[in-house]
Formats: sequence, structure tokens, C-alpha cells
Amino acid sequence: MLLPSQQYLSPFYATHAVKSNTKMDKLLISGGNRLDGDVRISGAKNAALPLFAGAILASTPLTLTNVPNLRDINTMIRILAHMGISIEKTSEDTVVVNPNTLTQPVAPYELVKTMRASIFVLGSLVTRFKEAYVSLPGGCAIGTRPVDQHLKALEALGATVTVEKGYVHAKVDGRLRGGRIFFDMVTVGGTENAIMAATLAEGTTIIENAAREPEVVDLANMLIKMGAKIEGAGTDRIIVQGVDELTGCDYAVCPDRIETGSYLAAAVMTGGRIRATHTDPALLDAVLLKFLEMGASVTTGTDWIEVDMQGKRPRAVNFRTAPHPAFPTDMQAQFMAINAIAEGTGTINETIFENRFMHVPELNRMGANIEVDGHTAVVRGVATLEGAPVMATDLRASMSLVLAALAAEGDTLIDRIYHIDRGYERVEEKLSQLGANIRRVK
Ligand SMILES: CC(=O)N[C@H]1[C@@H](OP(=O)(O)OP(=O)(O)OC[C@H]2O[C@@H](n3ccc(=O)[nH]c3=O)[C@H](O)[C@@H]2O)O[C@H](CO)[C@@H](O)[C@@H]1O
Ligand SMILES: C=C(OP(=O)(O)O)C(=O)O
Repeated sequence: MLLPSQQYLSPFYATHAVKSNTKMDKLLISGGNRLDGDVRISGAKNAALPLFAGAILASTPLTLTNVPNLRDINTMIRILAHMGISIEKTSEDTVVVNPNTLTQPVAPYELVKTMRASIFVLGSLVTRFKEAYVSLPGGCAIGTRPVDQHLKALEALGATVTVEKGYVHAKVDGRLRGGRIFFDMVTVGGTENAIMAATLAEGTTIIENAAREPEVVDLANMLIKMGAKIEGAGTDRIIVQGVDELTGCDYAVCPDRIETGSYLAAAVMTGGRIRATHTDPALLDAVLLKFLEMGASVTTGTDWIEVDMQGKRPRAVNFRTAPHPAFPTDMQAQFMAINAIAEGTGTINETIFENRFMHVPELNRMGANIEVDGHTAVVRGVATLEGAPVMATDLRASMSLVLAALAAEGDTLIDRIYHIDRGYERVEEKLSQLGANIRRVK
């Protein structure tokens, strides 16, 4: 297996890519300010990542706009560049991908180990270039996260899949052929990989128990614009009719519903008022209903959402994470932070990942009263949290600590903040504009 040294990145990209912050970076937050103002929401990380993988399917260059400047996006760009795919970043949020320059379909361990979404390139590589070597992403802080369903889907379409020395090797002689895929559980990435693989297969593919997340719909919309025939995205049964060729197009990444929910949570947390703009209220019904239950006033327009807490203390809520359209696991940690200072007791049941309560000991260090029993956390609201040195363990856990720090008395120093740069663009700048006292320190 070749591991190329050449990088296919444009000079603009080299200059403007978000600098991978060192593991020494910390966030220092002085709590107590009531946040107020507008915040512009970026394109969604979890939509952009599969869209980059989908770009591999195009026979002509494809332009993505509203691309967030994040560590994970830069990792995906580096993976494509490593394969020889030409990537040109033409403005702060626009990237042109030309897959025709691909020299080898390899996603190496050194890059994949930092981001599970690397596995998204598997389906498009096999269907377009007939072969793929993608390092196994392995486990991460929030759970073991196997990829068996991704591999099963490719096998159902006729690929030969083996695992060799930590790499998934998928191969097909000729063309993938349409088939029936029945997922054992709802898997967002598995559904995305299956859709991509099916687009250029011969015949019809039916995907049952498909994920209904908005990011799956965004991927399907881009592929349809490229010439794919896909029906049912957004439902649990997706039908893909294979076509001979897909061509490049211009496509804008959908707004980040988790970033949106996280900033609105900051209003609830601090008794403030925040309007999230350039977003889509239809993407986060379950979350907005919980804000209402907490006592917030929620108003929406076509592309904005405003949450106003009018200085009140939130009421604790019970919730259970589950696949879309239910409450998203990616908002669980942020709502736990709100429950920590809310009036009453809230019970949280995490059903998606087996180890997604890593933020609990850190919130408790700040004075929260949270007890975990298996997949359930009972959060008894306290009147105030106290600033403390804490450690971020994963992306959304980082945001829960930021929220807690915004409401806490005194200073909080959050270590290992590189996690937050995976998914929140310019977080300290956006929060400062809303009135937070926050800065990045070494
Ligand atoms: C980049 C991206 O879009 N990440 C999101 C995506 O992750 P991701 O696509 O990895 O999450 P999945 O929906 O696949 O995972 C759901 C559950 O299925 C399990 N599973 C999944 C695949 C598989 O082959 N075998 C298996 O057992 C996982 O371990 C997990 O327990 O959806 C998650 C669930 O909404 C979100 O939290 C992540 O933010
Ligand atoms: C868990 C997340 O991302 P990933 O699947 O990329 O780890 C997330 O966005 O909260």
C-alpha cells in the first residue's frame, strides 16, 4: 500500500486553514455575564463531512459553500488530499474538490485516528474507484463505535470487504450492484455510506431502518443535484436507483443544528437572550420544545431562532436521547449543564452511546449534583456553580463545560480545549460578541 508524501492543497488552503491548536490550549472563562445578542451559525460539521466524501463520486469538480472552518473539516480535506484529490479553498467558506486527480484510494491511520467520520469515504471510493483502504477508526471517548453496519452495507452491494492490519480493504470487480440493506440499529454514518455506495451501483438499492437525520437529507440533496436518483431521504426507507455517472455541482452545507442549539442553550444558562441567525428552526424541534419546557420564550423566523430567558432560572427537564426526530445525543451534555443549575431534578437517559457521561465528574467539580447509574443521570439543580479547573473529554462535553463556566461564580479554566475546535468555529469570538468573558490561553 502506497503512502504518498505529496499534498494537493492550494496555497489559499495552506494559509487559511484553521491552525490545529496545540494540546496546551485552554479556555479561561469568568462567569456571571448575562449573554445577549445575535450569533451567526456556521455550516454543519456533520453535514459537511459526508458531503466531502460524496464529492469523490463526481466526474467533474464540485464546489461546496458554507463550509465551516473546523479541525474535523481540515482533517477530511487532508484525507482527500492524501489520496491525490485536488482541493482548492477559494474563499473562507468555499472549497472546490476535483476527485479526478485521485492517485490512490487510501485513508491512512495517522489522519483517520483523529476523526471517526473518515470512514465516510469508504462507500464513494469503492463505487467510483472500485477499491478502498480506510484505516479502522477505532473507539473514542464516548463509546466503542464499531463500523460493522458500514461494512455489512457494502457487502450487501457486492463488495468484498476484509480487515487487514487495521485497515478496511473493500473491493469490487466491475460494478457494485443494487441490493437490500437492513440496518440492525439506526446509524447515521452507515446510512450515509450506503447511500453513497448505491448511487453508482447497477440497479436499485433499498435501505431499511435508515437514519432520518437532517444531515442524511442534506447529503441526499447534494447527490440528487449531482444526478443521483434517491427517494425517501428523511424517512426510514431510502431507495437509490444507480446511475452511470454523477457530475459536480455547487452546494451549500446546511446550517449546524447542534451549534445552533448550543448557543441558544447559553441564553437559557445565563438568563439571557440570544438570536441564532443563518440557521433553520425546522432542524431542531425536539430541542426547542425542551427550551420552552425550561421556561424560555422561543420565537422563530425563516432562518433564525430567538431564545429569551428574561433573567429567570430554568426549570429542570427530563429527556431521553434517540435517533432523529427525537432529542439528539449531541445536545445531551449541554442540557445536562442547564439542568445542573435549574430548579428541580431532571433525569437524562442516554440511549445512543454507552459512555457519553464523561462530563459528569467535571460538572460535579464545579458544584453540580449529578449521579450516574448506567445510562441514566439524575441531575439535582443547585443554586450556583463555582468556577474550577476542569478538563474537556470530547466535543460536546467541552461545550457543556463552557456553558457551566458562563453561569458559574468566578473563573473556570478548561483544559484540552482542542476537542471544541473539532466542531465549534471561532467559539471564543462568537461568545465574546454575546457578552461572555472568555479567552484562549496557553
Ligand atoms: C460525523 C457525524 O455525523 N457524527 C454523528 C453521527 O455519528 P455516527 O454516524 O458515527 O453515529 P451512528 O449513528 O452510526 O451511531 C449510532 C449507534 O450505532 C452504533 N453503531 C454504528 C455503526 C455501526 O456500524 N455499528 C454500530 O454499532 C454506534 O456505536 C452508536 O451506538 O451520528 C451520531 C448519532 O446521532 C452523532 O452523535 C454524531 O455526532
Ligand atoms: C460525536 C460527534 O462527532 P463525531 O461523530 O465526529 O465524533 C459530535 O459531533 O458530537
